[in-house]
Amino acid sequence: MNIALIAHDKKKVEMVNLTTAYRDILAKHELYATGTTGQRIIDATGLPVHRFKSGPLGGDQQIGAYVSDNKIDLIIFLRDPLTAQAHEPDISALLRLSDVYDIPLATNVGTAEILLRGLDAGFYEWRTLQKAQDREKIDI
Ligand SMILES: O=C(CO)COP(=O)(O)O
Repeated sequence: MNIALIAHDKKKVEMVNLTTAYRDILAKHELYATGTTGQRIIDATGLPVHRFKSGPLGGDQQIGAYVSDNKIDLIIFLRDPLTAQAHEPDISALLRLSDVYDIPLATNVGTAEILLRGLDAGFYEWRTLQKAQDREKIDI
């Protein structure tokens, strides 16, 4: 599965702790991240992460484009609910697209842990089927 990892500045330590704790599960998947978050994860875990631009410079929108292309299966977006973000419209757009395409998205560590454990337990096999069906539709 393709997992997108994003954390606002005040949540980056939580993201590092989460990805370190769940390194073994994450290692089985393809990881994508906004620029700074991705670098922090690489430094902490050594896992390969495809890094997009930093969030304020368009990284959230790049991940949104991947969601609309059916290339992201799960999103962990540790948002800072107490700090205004200059790129709030980009953040809202990504959250909206995750709902448009029914992509599971966690905005806090508690939910993120459940999603990652669910992923490892095989709860997302429907995504594999859905993607195969979508490919068939495109082939027709
Ligand atoms: O701002 C962000 C998401 O909205 C995160 O971007 P960075 O990972 O580059 O800090």
